[in-house]
Amino acid sequence: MTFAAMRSSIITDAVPPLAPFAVSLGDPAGIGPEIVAKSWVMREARGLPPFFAVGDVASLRAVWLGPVERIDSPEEAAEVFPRALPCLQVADAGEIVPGAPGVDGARVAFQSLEVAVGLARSGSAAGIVTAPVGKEQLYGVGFTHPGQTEFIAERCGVAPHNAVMMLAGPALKVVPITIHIALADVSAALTIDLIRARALTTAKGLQRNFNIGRPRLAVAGLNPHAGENGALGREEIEVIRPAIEQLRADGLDIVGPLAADGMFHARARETYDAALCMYHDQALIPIKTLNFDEGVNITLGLPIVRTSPDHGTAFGIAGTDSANPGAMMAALKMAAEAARARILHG
Ligand SMILES: NC(=O)C1=CN([C@@H]2O[C@H](COP(=O)(O)OP(=O)(O)OC[C@H]3O[C@@H](n4cnc5c(N)ncnc54)[C@H](O)[C@@H]3O)[C@@H](O)[C@H]2O)C=CC1
Ligand SMILES: NCC(=O)COP(=O)(O)O
Repeated sequence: MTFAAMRSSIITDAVPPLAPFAVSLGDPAGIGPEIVAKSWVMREARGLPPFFAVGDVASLRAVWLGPVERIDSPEEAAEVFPRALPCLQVADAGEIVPGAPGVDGARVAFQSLEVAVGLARSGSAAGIVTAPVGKEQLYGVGFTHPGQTEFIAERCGVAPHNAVMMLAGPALKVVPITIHIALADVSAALTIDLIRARALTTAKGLQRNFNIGRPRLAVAGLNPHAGENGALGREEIEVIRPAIEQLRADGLDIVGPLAADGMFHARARETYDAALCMYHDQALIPIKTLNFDEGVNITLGLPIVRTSPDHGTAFGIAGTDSANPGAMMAALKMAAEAARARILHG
């Protein structure tokens, strides 16, 4: 048994059974329903925690012939889970055509997210695992947040800068400091306060959810070669370095700004627990390259546990039975580990 497996089994044995997790099905025309159903099939083989789907039961039946049972309340989920995939019906998404997203489906995705968050907040679910939504589709039905991360944070009463998106896989953990904004807006959005808030939440989140006692953080620069002492950009000098110096004075184990192109190779990754990156793709390209089928999006800084697979709706393959459930299963496992770690360590 590896050390990680031993630690996980010690934690599992030491805490009472968790309530089932609420899994919002995301866009019904995406691969969410398929990967949730495939995860249920693998529940025993992969040691997944109990869970129930939240969405339109028809979206599961559109892509899967296995057993699904509609439930009326989360309390029914634990009893149903061993024999069928429980699904809390939220609304009717109309005609579901995998790969062809529409307005009704986006509305159900929105409502499913809202319901699932409410269940986690009330303690009726051990946490929330979100299947992918189509951002464009959600924006079209009045979703005003950049992503699910900010929506969930608001519902939990957490300010957006204190809710941290971390993408975590076996080889790497990354945090984008700025998230869903245009690349042209990144420089203006980077402030000392934002970097500090993200780094402090990241350090606390690594302790709370991953049992890492003294997390080591590495911070990327924004510009090529981390700005080359101002010759290739001044963000490192004016914003990133001062933020790091303040964080070090706060007691964090933190290095940077590092040249981003050289900080993700195997030897470099051994020197830190999480990499803080300045923009979305700087963080997500390395993690998705290394761990696409087991990468998890976990939101740090929330009073509830929230995870998600690292990928999107994959509309292009929806309904073809070719979606890999690996990242969804990893998200379920990580949610359970985080919930147990929180019970043990507060
Ligand atoms: N957490 C979320 O809700 C996320 C939602 N999205 C949304 O997803 C939509 C599509 O985004 P894309 O950039 O195309 O990313 P994507 O992750 O949906 O697809 C990228 C590529 O990976 C493949 N792929 C993704 N997941 C897979 C799986 N489980 N098994 C096999 N192949 C898989 C797709 O077929 C495609 O070739 C967008 O509307 C975006 O807003 C994107 C990322 C995360
Ligand atoms: N690219 C990551 C992503 O889109 C996830 O966003 P969120 O909806 O989980 O906030």
